[in-house]
Amino acid sequence: MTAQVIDGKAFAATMRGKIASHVARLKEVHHVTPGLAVILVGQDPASEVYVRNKNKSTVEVGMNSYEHKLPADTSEADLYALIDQLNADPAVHGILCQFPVPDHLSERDIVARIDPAKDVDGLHVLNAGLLASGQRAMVSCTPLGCLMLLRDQLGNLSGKNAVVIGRSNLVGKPVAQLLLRDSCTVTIAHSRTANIEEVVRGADIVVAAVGRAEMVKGDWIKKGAVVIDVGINRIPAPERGEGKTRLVGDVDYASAAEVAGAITPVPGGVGPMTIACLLANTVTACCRANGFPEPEGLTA
Ligand SMILES: NC(=O)C1=CN([C@@H]2O[C@H](COP(=O)(O)OP(=O)(O)OC[C@H]3O[C@@H](n4cnc5c(N)ncnc54)[C@H](OP(=O)(O)O)[C@@H]3O)[C@@H](O)[C@H]2O)C=CC1
Ligand SMILES: Nc1nc(=O)c2c([nH]1)NC[C@@H]1CN(c3ccc(C(=O)N[C@@H](CCC(=O)O)C(=O)O)cc3)C=[N+]21
Repeated sequence: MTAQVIDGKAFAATMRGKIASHVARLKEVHHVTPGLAVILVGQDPASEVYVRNKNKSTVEVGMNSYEHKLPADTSEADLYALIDQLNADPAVHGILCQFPVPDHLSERDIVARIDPAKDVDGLHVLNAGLLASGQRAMVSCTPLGCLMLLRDQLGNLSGKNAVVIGRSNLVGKPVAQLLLRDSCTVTIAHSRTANIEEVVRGADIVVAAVGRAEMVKGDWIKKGAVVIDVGINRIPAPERGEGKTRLVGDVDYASAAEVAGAITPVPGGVGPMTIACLLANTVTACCRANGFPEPEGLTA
């Protein structure tokens, strides 16, 4: 069996098209342009690539993009002053601070400083709590993207056995919450999980968000399962020339694709969905801030 490839890149492109028409309507009818502010502290090369992609996509769908690049030695006070200013700015509907940040700054405190209504990353405790208690929240972009791909693939998720590998606040936990809300039977595996391969073998749905290149092997996967690979790992690729690298996921794609029913590739799977969902969350935040009806099909 060779798995169907879940084309996140194409799905995300369709989504960006829908977002662009929502944005055009907001401009035409209400004279409001959704705005996204992205903060980058320091010069992590990977983060710079993501931030550049985010800005490009934001502008392409007709929204305003505000990029704030701060030096690595930015003080907590200066960063908070910027966040306070963005919180108060009516032209800014979404705020994202790219992680990781330098060690002298606290991710938890940064997130707490962002107005929950503008927290398009869904990381504020208020949004995490709303999601966990089944209420309307801002949902983290990557988990939202995973859910959309799964619903598109399977239709109804009710009663499926789902195993989420990873328990971060950014990915693992909110993915598990969303799957639970769709009535999956959810298991969260992590670095202390005993017999993880056995646990994963019971899954109709596997979501891997570990950060370990190609850890999940084909013989961990139940025949026909749907595999969502969140991992983004850069590994050496000497076959492409000296010093070259390539991106791989947390799943060993070649062996998993032989048993899975469907699988997301890396790149071209979850990554582009994350960016599309970030734009979607910004439109949603803009509509909520202004009391406009919620855009359809952009939230889960
Ligand atoms: N495609 C996209 O858009 C995005 C991709 N990513 C990628 O997804 C991956 C995960 O990101 P993130 O959640 O932020 O990472 P974190 O490092 O915050 O979390 C990783 C999780 O994996 C678990 N883990 C680590 N080693 C093992 C192991 N050997 N067996 C089982 N579980 C293990 C950890 O367990 P424990 O808690 O016990 O330590 C932890 O819960 C990364 O590759 C990241 O680059 C992230 C965000 C967006
Ligand atoms: N506050 C915060 N929120 C995040 O959501 C967040 C973050 N910090 N820090 C880093 C991770 C990682 N992340 C990705 C986004 C897009 C791609 C993406 O577009 N990937 C493309 C390929 C990109 C490439 O070629 O490098 C793909 O998979 O096809 C990947 C990873 C968001 N993250």
